[in-house]
Amino acid sequence: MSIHEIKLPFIVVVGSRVLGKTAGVLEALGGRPGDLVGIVTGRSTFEVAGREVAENLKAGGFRVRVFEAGEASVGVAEKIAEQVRGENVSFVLGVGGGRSIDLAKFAAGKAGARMVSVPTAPSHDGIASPFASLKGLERPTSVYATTPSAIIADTGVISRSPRRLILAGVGDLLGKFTAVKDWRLAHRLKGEYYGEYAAQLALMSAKHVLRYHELIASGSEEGVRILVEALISSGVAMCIAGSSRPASGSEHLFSHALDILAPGRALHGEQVALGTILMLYLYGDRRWRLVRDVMRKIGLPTRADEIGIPVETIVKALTIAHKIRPERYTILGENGLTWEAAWRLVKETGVA
Ligand SMILES: NC(=O)C1=CN([C@@H]2O[C@H](COP(=O)(O)OP(=O)(O)OC[C@H]3O[C@@H](n4cnc5c(N)ncnc54)[C@H](OP(=O)(O)O)[C@@H]3O)[C@@H](O)[C@H]2O)C=CC1
Ligand SMILES: O=C(CO)COP(=O)(O)O
Ligand SMILES: [Zn+2]
Repeated sequence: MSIHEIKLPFIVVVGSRVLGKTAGVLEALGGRPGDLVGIVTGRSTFEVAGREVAENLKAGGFRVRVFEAGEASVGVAEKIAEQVRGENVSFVLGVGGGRSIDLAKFAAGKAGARMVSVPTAPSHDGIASPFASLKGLERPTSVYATTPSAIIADTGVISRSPRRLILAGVGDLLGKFTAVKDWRLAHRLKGEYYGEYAAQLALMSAKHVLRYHELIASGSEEGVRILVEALISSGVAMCIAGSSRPASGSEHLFSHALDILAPGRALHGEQVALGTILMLYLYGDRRWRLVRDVMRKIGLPTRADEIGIPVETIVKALTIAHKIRPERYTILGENGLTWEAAWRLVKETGVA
């Protein structure tokens, strides 16, 4: 049997006003006063949480260096990694959305530093995953970076994030319905490794947000906590699987295709959720209507005009999605969808 090494986060702190625990968490991980800590953060997220984290670290005797999170590309991530290595940074903190966390993860992994994930929004399940989704390689891809040593999720900060980001997190998790179906399909048809435990764990996060969608969409701290825990749990499923397979299938390929054709128009989780309706329909899974209705109810876009992407672009994305990661077999098969099939699909699901 092949060796399968699973690395999980050591410390997970979830709750109100926990940013003030950052220095303590780093000490618990072996950090010492005087150590240099890198903080990868965006402009808004620095104001929302980065500044407080930096002040807490300085008060705890750590030295701090802030890196501005640019686009989530290999080029930007490599530059941060070079500085992290050159300046002997001990810990790299990703303070922000998925972009800041992915850049921090990649830089820490490359430079051999430890990484701590400090999400400011519940918009994606990369919070606990060991992978960084970066552009700028041949195709959009998940690069193994490093498992975050710790997660500090302040539910006060996160529940004040824009509603769109909260709904996007629900969307990213709904995607596990089709991601797990695709994984099983690839196992049966292509003999790909499949781990039932990781699959069930990912699936549970999708079922969980479906069940608690009203509470989550209320934006209350209680609802956001449920979402954050499910996002962390889906990330742990990726740690266990050793790939993003349990969390990323045809619905993610569709989202990656949209990132190429219409970059910056919609959030990752919004695109994934739309893809989930489409791929569930392709599977003949009647839950496509349930997922669509819940999305409509909470305010996730279910139509081309709502997501702000022309329907022709959505159809094009459906026809090229299978080429994004050909080694990852999904319901889209090896040849993908024809234009005719893609048009039929968007019409029958009400996307067009
Ligand atoms: N590695 C993995 O396993 C996974 C990775 N991903 C990746 O994550 C990314 C998507 O993450 P997402 O968070 O949607 O995108 P971003 O990180 O780009 O965040 C979207 C916007 O939200 C802002 N923001 C975040 N938190 C707050 C807040 N509390 N208040 C105000 N504004 C806020 C950000 O500000 P600012 O400009 O300051 O950053 C940014 O402008 C994609 O690149 C995707 O590929 C997604 C799932 C899994
Ligand atoms: O977004 C992800 C899981 O939600 C990661 O997916 P990818 O492996 O497709 O980049
Ligand atoms: Zn995702």
